[in-house]
Amino acid sequence: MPQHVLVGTRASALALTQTGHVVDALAALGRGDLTLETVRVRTDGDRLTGSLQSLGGTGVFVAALRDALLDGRCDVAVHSLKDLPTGDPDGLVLGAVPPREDPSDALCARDGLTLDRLPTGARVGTGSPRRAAQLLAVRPDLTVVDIRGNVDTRLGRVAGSATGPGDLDAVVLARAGLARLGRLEAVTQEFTPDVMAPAPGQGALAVEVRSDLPADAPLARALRLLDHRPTRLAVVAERALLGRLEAGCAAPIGADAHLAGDGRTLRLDAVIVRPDGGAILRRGRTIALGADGVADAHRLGTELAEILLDAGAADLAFLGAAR
Ligand SMILES: NCc1[nH]cc(CCC(=O)O)c1CC(=O)O
Repeated sequence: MPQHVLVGTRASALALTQTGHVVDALAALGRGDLTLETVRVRTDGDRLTGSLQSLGGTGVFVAALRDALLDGRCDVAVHSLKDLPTGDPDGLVLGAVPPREDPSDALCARDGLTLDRLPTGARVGTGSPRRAAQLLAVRPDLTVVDIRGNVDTRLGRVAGSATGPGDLDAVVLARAGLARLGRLEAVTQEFTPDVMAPAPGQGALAVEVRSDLPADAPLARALRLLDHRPTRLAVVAERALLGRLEAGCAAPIGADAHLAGDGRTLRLDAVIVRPDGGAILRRGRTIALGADGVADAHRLGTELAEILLDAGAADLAFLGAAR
């Protein structure tokens, strides 16, 4: 008998697409030993309409899926990795981190405009303090408008869109989400990390399972094959940085890690921006990877966070909290 596995997902178009990729990959890797069924879980983040900040950040998207996993309504939960709060929840483990998409942010503007061509005072939509601060660092004249909603709703707010009110000149979205939804045609500029550093974990998926999953179960074997070591090491470093800074996904912090030196070293670059964009702190660090790469990646993130704290990161973050 093949192992039958319930895969929990949010019901947004992006979540369903992401979960579809994971289900297909697990089915292929499990060969005949796994059958998979998708289960939709409604989260507070989908149900309530206040600003993301007022709901307590993107953790609201994750909590309901984790509850479903813990009480057995599903056996696997697929999340956008950047939405996971730092810190490991009791009873759950990160079973696999599949290969990452391009983590960059993208501008989707009316009339093909780029950031430097938007008119003075242009209205740009984002719910992310990290994106807002980095936009204002380059273009202090812009009016940043707090928006949320799924990718289609946000794209519909750009002037000239056929599907929405068109009250904004542009929005900023993760390129990865647009790619997965087949909406890359809306992108008018892809940001390099020196202009807009992505959120820790952006572009990666997290496949969570209960920690008591037996190592010899077909699901456990398929997860080990799905796991992509370069992506896992990068996101462990990025999230360890965020954890040491005691910050969440709403913090104006960008981080970008990648393997270098033929996979023997890990490089982490991080940016902390004052929420008004008026001050930026950038630091980077590279380490050699030893026998336990995950532990090394974690140490890299923690050490770079400490370098940033020594350079005054808490003052920038405090200004954010005081705003
Ligand atoms: N917070 C919402 C969210 N979570 C993950 C993605 C995009 C896909 C990804 O980063 O993997 C998005 C939308 C966005 O930021 O544009």
